[in-house]
Amino acid sequence: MQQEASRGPVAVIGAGAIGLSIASALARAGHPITVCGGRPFDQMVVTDRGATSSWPVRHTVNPDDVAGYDTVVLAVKAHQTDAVGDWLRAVDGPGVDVLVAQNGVEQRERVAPYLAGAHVVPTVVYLNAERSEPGRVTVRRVVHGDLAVPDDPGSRILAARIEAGGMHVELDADFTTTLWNKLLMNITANPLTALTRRRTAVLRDEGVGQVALQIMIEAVAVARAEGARLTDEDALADLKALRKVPDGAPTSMLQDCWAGRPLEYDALTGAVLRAAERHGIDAPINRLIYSLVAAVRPDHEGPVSQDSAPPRT
Ligand SMILES: NC(=O)C1=CN([C@@H]2O[C@H](COP(=O)(O)OP(=O)(O)OC[C@H]3O[C@@H](n4cnc5c(N)ncnc54)[C@H](OP(=O)(O)O)[C@@H]3O)[C@@H](O)[C@H]2O)C=CC1
Ligand SMILES: CC(C)(CO)C(=O)C(=O)O
Repeated sequence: MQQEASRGPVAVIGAGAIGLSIASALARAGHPITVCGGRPFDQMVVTDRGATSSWPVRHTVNPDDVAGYDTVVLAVKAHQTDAVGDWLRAVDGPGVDVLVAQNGVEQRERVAPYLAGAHVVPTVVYLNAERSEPGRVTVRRVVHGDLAVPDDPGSRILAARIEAGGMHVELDADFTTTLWNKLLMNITANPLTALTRRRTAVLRDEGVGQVALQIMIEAVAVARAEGARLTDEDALADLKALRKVPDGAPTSMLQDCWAGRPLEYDALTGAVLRAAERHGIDAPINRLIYSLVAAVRPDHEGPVSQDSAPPRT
């Protein structure tokens, strides 16, 4: 079913900020895009590197329509995976690649049980993206590259398709390390922006930066027990990278606070706690962050300060 040169249609389950960012590369490479469920729209409009492009999309509400697709992008929030279970169960079996563009380290365990043998491509997403309305997304380059996937044959084909649309996909021989290194960023930037209701630049504050470092250093011990080759130096490098994120960039979790949506903390901090438990490692700082983020409530009455204001569009 897979042919490297194929420009077959791609199904996107979770056509939000990241789903459409990746879909835009595939559309640019010539793949027709089908949007599976969610709020309907017939054009995706993506602003990337200062240029705005649009492509028509087909929107379907019928899970049977994903049968026959050999490329699927899954980019719902981790806690929304079960809600798209009917779509995942309708995906064909071996020969299909399902790119799982979700933060965290448990993409395979989370998604494979829904699939009938399709190949899961867990993906590290370095992009920052923001959705202003259904179908309309702005992409920013914030840390490292664009995307990273494990270096295996199925992932290579998918990576080549995305690269053909101008988005870089790192083929990674030590993906466990890469997944955990990205998780270090997400267990700091995401909860700390949600708790303070400030964009990623909040990490430049001395005190907040110290908290971030302690969260990450505690998680490095857990990551190492899971086989990731990380040290405290990597935590420091991650903090430096996050401190350079452009001023306007809100984390995905801060965007969920603004929009009044449930927060994706269990796939991030929760994953650290589950792994810590497996290895008998105490992780009190991450436990504390987990409890605090679980208690965060949306901005019912709008942003609390100028700095936390979502962009006006
Ligand atoms: N945004 C970012 O900058 C980054 C995000 N990530 C990760 O990428 C993943 C996706 O995040 P992001 O793109 O921000 O999330 P968004 O909230 O922007 O997008 C999620 C999409 O899923 C759709 N969806 C939710 N439930 C369903 C359903 N039952 N059926 C069909 N569609 C559904 C939503 O549709 P609708 O709106 O219609 O409900 C929405 O389009 C997350 O794991 C996140 O951590 C990683 C790096 C950066
Ligand atoms: C790296 C970062 C913080 C970029 O926005 C991210 O992954 C997220 O927002 O979820």
